[in-house]
Parts: sequence; structure tokens; C-alpha cells
Amino acid sequence: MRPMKWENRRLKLVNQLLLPEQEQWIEYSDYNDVATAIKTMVVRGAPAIGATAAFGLALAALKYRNSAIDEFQSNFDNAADILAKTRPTAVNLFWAIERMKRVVNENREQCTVPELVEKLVREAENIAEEDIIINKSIGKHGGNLIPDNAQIYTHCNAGALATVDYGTALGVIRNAHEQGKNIHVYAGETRPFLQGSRLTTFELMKDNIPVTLVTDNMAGFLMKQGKVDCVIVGADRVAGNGDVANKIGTYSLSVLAKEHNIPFYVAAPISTIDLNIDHGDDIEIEERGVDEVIKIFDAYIAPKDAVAYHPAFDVTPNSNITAIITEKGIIKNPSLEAMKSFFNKI
Ligand SMILES: CSC[C@@H](O)[C@@H](O)C(=O)COP(=O)(O)O
Repeated sequence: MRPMKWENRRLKLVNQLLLPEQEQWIEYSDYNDVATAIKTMVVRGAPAIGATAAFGLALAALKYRNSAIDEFQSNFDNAADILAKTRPTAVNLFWAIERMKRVVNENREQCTVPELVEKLVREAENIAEEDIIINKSIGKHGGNLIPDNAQIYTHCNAGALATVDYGTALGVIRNAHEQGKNIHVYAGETRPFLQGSRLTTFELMKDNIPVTLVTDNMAGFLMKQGKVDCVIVGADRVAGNGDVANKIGTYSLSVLAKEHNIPFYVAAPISTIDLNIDHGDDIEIEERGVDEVIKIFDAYIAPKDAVAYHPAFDVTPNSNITAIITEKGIIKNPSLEAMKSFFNKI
């Protein structure tokens, strides 16, 4: 299931806050509303918010298509700033915004504003279409790492809903399933926002991929019981040394996997790798409102005035990662050197 549609020059997003109970599509014509959708997590997942921001900028370009070039650029840059301030951790957001800005900077001298607008719309469409191809390629590379009869543990939702389609971690799982391998997935519910229970189980069940939902604190016991053959997660940002920022709880899973000698895989597109950052400790970790911890949607699960803390992501050190699976190949035992040699080869 795709989380977004670009139809008649409008963006439609499925409201991921309501899934799986309700499939509500919201239409966007204003980039400010798109920024709010990213912030409130109507749309979420690193590649999905990148593509969404690109469409947000396409909407901004359409809005200002009758302006003179300088005014157009200033309004466009302002829209880019608004979209960039929505969520800080997933680098795909900034990567997509930069790609859109480059279209303006490289073409503003030789194009009219309407021509520029068309190029921007096309670039956003390209970002979205390429994402699907990239995910299928990640799936192909990663699918071969999954043995037949594997029991796979995944965290959060790195599926079709977190991308434009197919998914990264779930793309690997989908590929293994398409190869005819007999696999079974444990989906961790992913407190506090429940992307695992609401979205991952929903996606896998729709595809008839056997899945069992577990709460996050069950992972260690499952591993001890020998019920997990590998862990696969997505990523919001990979540092130049292969440290990985991903949904809060990923780090704990990696420690558990190491303790039990279970391979720990990260599936992510190259656009998630941030070579401007050498070390995971330098990745900005988003802190979200404590209401998301104190409540589950509208229901309080703690005293209303309880003190709570909500880092939305954590960082897994490269030493806990068996391999990073990208669309261009696999980086085994990631380190600064392994990452450098991979980028020299591709
Ligand atoms: C292919 S999505 C990879 C990551 O973005 C995913 O694992 C994740 O952490 C999503 O976090 P979210 O807060 O739901 O946007």
C-alpha cells in the first residue's frame, strides 16, 4: 500500500495516524499543511517524508508560478525552510529538499518561471518513482541474506508506508517471501507510537506474510528461546562510520542480537547515508512531545502530570551491525574504512 499519491497536481496522503482502523486520504494543495502532516506524522518514515517534502515544494512552486524569478526563489526557499524544520533526524528529508533546490539553482538563468515549475514537479515525481526502484533493489540484495525458514524480527515500520512503496527492511522481507522462502516475522509493537503494531503487522498481513506481533520487551526472551534468526530494521540516518540512527528501541535490539549471536541487518537507501557526519553521536535526535508517552492516542496510560521523556530515535553503533543493505550492494561489518571503500567502488 502506497502512503502517497500525486494526482491532478495535488498531494494525497493516507493518514497513518488512523491506520489500520480507518483508511482516510487527505488532499494537500498547500506546502504549510504538508509540513504539518510531516510533523504530526500523518506521513512518517525517512524515505516517505523525503518524497512528501519534495511534493510539498512542487506545491509551493505551483503556488508561485506567476511570480518574477527573484520573488519565486525567495518564496520557494522559504517553503524549503518550513519543510526542513519539521523533523530533524531523517536525512532523506534534507536530501530531497536539496535536490529540489538544486533544480532551481541550476535552471533559474535559462528557464522561465513556468518552465522551472514544470521541472520541479517532474523532479518530485522522479524522487518518488526512483524510491520504489531503489527499494526493490535493496530487497534483491537483502533477500539473498535471508535463509529459508528464517524467523525475522523487525522494529517500527520500514515498509511500503514508510517509503513510496515496497519498503526497505520490509522490502528485504518481501523479496525473501517472493523468492518462495518460508519466512515468519516478529513485529515489535514499537512504543510509544506503535508503528510496528499498527502499520507493520497491517502491511505484512495484507501481503500474506506470516507475522506475529510482540511487545518490545519480549524481544530478549524470543532470542533466548532461539526464535529469532536475524533482525532487520530501517534507518533514519547512517553516519559516515556506519553508526545508524533509527526508531527508539533499535539500539537495545542490537545489543540483544549481539548477545545472542544473531545477525543484525540495516536496510537503507544511499540517500539515508550522511557522509557529512562521521559519527552517530553527532546525529540530531528528535525529541517528541511527552503526550505520546503518557497517552496512547486519546487514552491516558499514566497520571496526566507524570514526568516523561521521549527521544524518538537512538543510535546503534557500527560494531553491533552485521551489514547495511543498500540498493548498490551490501556493506559488511560497517566502519569508516568499510564505508569509504564501498563509496569508492560504487
Ligand atoms: C524505511 S523507514 C526507516 C525509518 O524511518 C524507520 O525505521 C523509522 O524509524 C520511522 O520513524 P518514524 O518516527 O515513524 O518516522
